[in-house]
Order: sequence, then C-alpha cells, then structure tokens
Amino acid sequence: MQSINPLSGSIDKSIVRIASTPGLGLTNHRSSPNRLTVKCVDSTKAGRTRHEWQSCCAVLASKVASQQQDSKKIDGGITGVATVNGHQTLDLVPINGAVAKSPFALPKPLSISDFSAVPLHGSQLRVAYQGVPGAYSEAAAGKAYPNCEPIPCDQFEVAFQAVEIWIADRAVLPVENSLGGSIHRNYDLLLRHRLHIVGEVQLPVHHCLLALPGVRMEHITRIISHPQALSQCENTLTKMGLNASREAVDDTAGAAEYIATNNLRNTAAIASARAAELYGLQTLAKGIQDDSSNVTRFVILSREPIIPRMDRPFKTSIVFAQEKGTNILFKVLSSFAFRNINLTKIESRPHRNLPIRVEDGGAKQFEYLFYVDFEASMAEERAQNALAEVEEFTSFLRVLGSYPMDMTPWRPDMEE
Ligand SMILES: O=C(O)C(=O)C[C@]1(C(=O)O)C=C[C@@H](O)C=C1
Repeated sequence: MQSINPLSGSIDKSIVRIASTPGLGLTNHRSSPNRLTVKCVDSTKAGRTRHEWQSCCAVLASKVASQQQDSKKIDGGITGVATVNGHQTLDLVPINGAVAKSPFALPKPLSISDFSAVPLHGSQLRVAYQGVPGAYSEAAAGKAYPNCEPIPCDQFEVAFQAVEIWIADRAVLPVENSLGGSIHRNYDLLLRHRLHIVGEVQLPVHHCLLALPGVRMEHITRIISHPQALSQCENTLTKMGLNASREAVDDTAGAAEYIATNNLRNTAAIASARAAELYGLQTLAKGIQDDSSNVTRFVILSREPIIPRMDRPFKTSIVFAQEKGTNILFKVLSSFAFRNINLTKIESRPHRNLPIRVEDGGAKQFEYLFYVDFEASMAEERAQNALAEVEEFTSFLRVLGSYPMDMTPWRPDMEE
C-alpha cells in the first residue's frame, strides 16, 4: 500500500490539469499613483512557462524601478510610501495614463497585468485577498493575521498567483457561506494551484445597504454587490419591497467605491460598515443578511504546508476522483465513519479533465471531483489509515491541507 506523506499529502495517481498561467502585473491606484495593486490581464499576452513568466516579471520590474525615479521627482522627493490601515503597502509608480478619478486614497486591487516587481516590504506578513479595502475578505485577512499587510487583488486567481510568485506570503479566500453556499471558483482554483491550506477563518458577515449621503430608500432603482452578498440578502431585500434591479459586481466594497466614485444617486451597495466609512456612504439599512448568524468560511493558503499537530483540533481537506466501480463514494465516506472521523463538508465539482464517462451500454455518466473536509489531523494514525483506504477507491487523491480549526467563540454581534 502506498504511504501518504502527511506534509505534502501528495499521493496523486493521475495528472490533474493545470490551467495555463494568466499574466499578472502591478499597477498603481487610480487616485493614489504611488500604490501598488495587482490585477488580471489577458492570459494570451502573458508568458505561459515559469521561465517566460519570470522574464516577464523582470522586465516589468525594471520599468517600475525607472518609473519610481520619475515619481520621486514629481513628488518633490517624497518617497511615496503608502499605507492601508497604517500598514505599508507595495508602492509603485503610475503607469501611463493612470486615472486619478477616485477620491479615495486606497490601493487598487492587484491585477495580472500588474505583477512585476519584488515588493518593498518589511517584516509584516503580506496577505492577498480578493476585493478592495473594506471587503469582508480584507477583514478575514485581518482576523487571521492581525498585524498583516493586506494586499487587495482583483480576482481570486490573482491572489493565488500573488502567493506563488512571492508578492504575498499568504492568501485568504472565501470557500463557503452559511447562507449562500460554496464559492465554487475557489474550489476549482485550489486544484489548479499548488498552494497548501494552512488555516481557516470563520467570519460573521453583517451586511449594510449603503448609498450616497442624502439619498433615500425610494430613490434606489439598482442594488449592486458581490453575488454572494446579493444571495445572502435576497429575502430581506424582497421583504423591504424595494423596486430595484440587482446587479453582480466583483466585491462588496468595490460596489460601494463604484457608487461613490461615480456619484450614483439611484444605486445602493450591499457592503460592510467599514466600506461605508471608507467610501463616505451612509447606511440606509443594517443587518440585512437573511440570517443574523451569517458566517463566511475562508481558507488561508501558503506556499508551504504546516506540520500537522495533535495538541489542538485540526481539520484536513482532501480532493479525490473516484475509481470506476459501484458504491465508491459510499466506501470512501465509510473509511472515515468507521474510524469515527467527523466530516464537516463535502462538495462535488465537474471533473474537467474527464467530464463524461460512457458506460458499456452507451449511458453517459458525469464524472466528479469530490472535496471533503474532516475533523482530524494528518498527524493522527486514524486519519492516515482512513486516507490509505480511500486511496484504494480513488484514481486521484490530494491532501489540500491539514490545519487548525477556527475555534473562535461565536457571537452574533461580532461584526467584521
Ligand atoms: O465581496 C466581498 O466583500 C468579499 O470579501 C467576498 C465575499 C465572498 O466571496 O463570499 C466574502 C464574504 C461574503 O460572503 C460576501 C462576499
């Protein structure tokens, strides 16, 4: 029987498709040209191999360095070191035509077109999250690492890559919400990237309806937010009787910023109280999530796994594809049940390498990847034995991470 390395957890039998690496790049903030952000660009323009990617980074880094010189001249010698929440951010200079529209001195999200330079940073842990300042993900990063330097990214994929290329040390990304369910994109990305889950954060999420100062509820014809936030408030919004269309945007705080920047008097955003403060919006309604105990679970990702321990409650996350056969899923799950290991989550996603299997009679079966979280540490013999057994029924198995459970006592009034 093949042994399982509790650190790498790697007992892959099949090759999982790795998505082509899209391009990344560093850019400046719209309103604050000295600040770094990372965002996504057309992947076809980016190098696809590691080598191409590193060359691309080096070229952009030298551009950034020369632009930093120019920026210092413009600033009259001021170094242009920016801060978010009092923390130093990655500071870069404007790239041509930077729009100085937004009045908010906050970093614009990282984007693939922006990744270029080894960031200037001190000893603070740099934590990538998706969204802009004021997003719940930023709060989750702060809960995980209270003194960290949060790094906003415009897409989940960018946050993964920020860690992979050392622009960030960790990424904190949402995987599920108690009302809205799973964030499938991140499940898919966990498999495409080789980062390890080293922790989890459960964040109570209290949504507010925000609008420009002076705007009244009856002026609102459009509500914008992250799709998860829209879904978490669906019933409450219906009960409020607002005659407003709903539109999905990249993140909650980004919705607030958009309203403020564009002076939209007919639009409201679902976002956090902190987003209201940051973007100068008023709160039309508070606590509009459909359930007061609304919680989003985030995973913390790192380049290296942590050493699993047994002196505190641990959770382990795995992903597998089942071998052809009958009752395979039942057998896999029984491996945990027989050892009294509690499962906390099971999620299935299309097996994109092999989406359909045609049976002998011609019937087409959909193929899935199963993600399972269970309450045990990979340091425990029962977990190792369970996985050794699971391996017998699976064509592919990967341990995504074994990490301490978030045991923070929960209070409904605990806002992000
Ligand atoms: O838009 C944000 O503020 C986020 O941090 C994203 C996100 C999510 O993806 O689920 C995080 C927490 C809430 O559940 C709503 C949105």
